[in-house]
Amino acid sequence: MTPPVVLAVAGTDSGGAAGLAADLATVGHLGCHAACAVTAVTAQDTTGVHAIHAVPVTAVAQQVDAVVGDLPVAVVKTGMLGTPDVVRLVADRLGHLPVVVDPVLAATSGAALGDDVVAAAYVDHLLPAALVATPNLDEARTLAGRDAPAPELAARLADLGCAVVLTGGAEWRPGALTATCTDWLCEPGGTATALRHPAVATTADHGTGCTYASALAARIAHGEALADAARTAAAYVSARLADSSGWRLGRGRGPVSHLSPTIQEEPA
Ligand SMILES: Nc1ncnc2c1ncn2[C@@H]1O[C@H](COP(=O)(O)OP(=O)(O)OP(=O)(O)O)[C@@H](O)[C@H]1O
Ligand SMILES: Cc1ncc(COP(=O)(O)O)c(N)n1
Repeated sequence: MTPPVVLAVAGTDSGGAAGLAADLATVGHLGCHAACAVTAVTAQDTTGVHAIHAVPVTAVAQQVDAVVGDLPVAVVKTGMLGTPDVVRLVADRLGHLPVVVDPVLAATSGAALGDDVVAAAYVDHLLPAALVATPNLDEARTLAGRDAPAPELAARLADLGCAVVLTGGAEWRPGALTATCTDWLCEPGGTATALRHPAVATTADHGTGCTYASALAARIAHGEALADAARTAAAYVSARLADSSGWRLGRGRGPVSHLSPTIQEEPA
């Protein structure tokens, strides 16, 4: 059967954990064809981001036009967009399609991948045109322009016109052997509901947010309703985190697994 097409508009991570590496692997694993438009090239590894080279907005536009002029894009997924011009470009040229926006403003390592002007462009242009946004707590605070409990932040951002899944990392209590992750889902005009799942104990979590948003985009491209797609995406990420939890790669926070689940199951 011909697979649905997901267009990932995002930056590269030379370490192969986050950005387009995560997007293309995840979308493919979940049964969609992944097309891509590169917005930035980063020199990055498990310890941090060492350099960022923005792709000129005209080159991003050419990639987007080539893809949508030829392929039946079902869903767009955005990651690091990097500049306000690229944020506006995505809203203008792709806003008529279902867009899953991961409003990437910082890396796990703390490095800035988008400044306040980029955040303002998300609020003014892309979030009102998006189907769903997947900020983490820090990104939600920046986009909302204030601090508040996670469900309130999710509702405030949803008032911009898109659904929101505010993703939460694992909350480990001292001495506890288990922990829970809580994501908050809110539709425009609604109140946030908690989506909870068990946390995986791991330090190999670089790329988790990109993997989550890509899995969400792939499930939506298959026609799954948003709340179901959010649960499926979280389950997918948990399985990937469990897969890489024993890995020892790099000197920093290691990559979440992007190995093909199918190939791994074959005998050695
Ligand atoms: N340790 C964990 N175990 C299971 N699920 C997790 C864990 N950490 C995060 N998740 C889940 O992964 C998804 C992405 O959330 P997260 O908050 O990590 O995004 P993020 O901060 O944008 O990630 P990144 O820092 O990679 O950009 C959410 O569904 C979240 O609940
Ligand atoms: C190119 C690119 N895009 C997105 C992220 C965010 O992912 P993470 O928060 O896991 O570092 C990243 N580090 N690099």
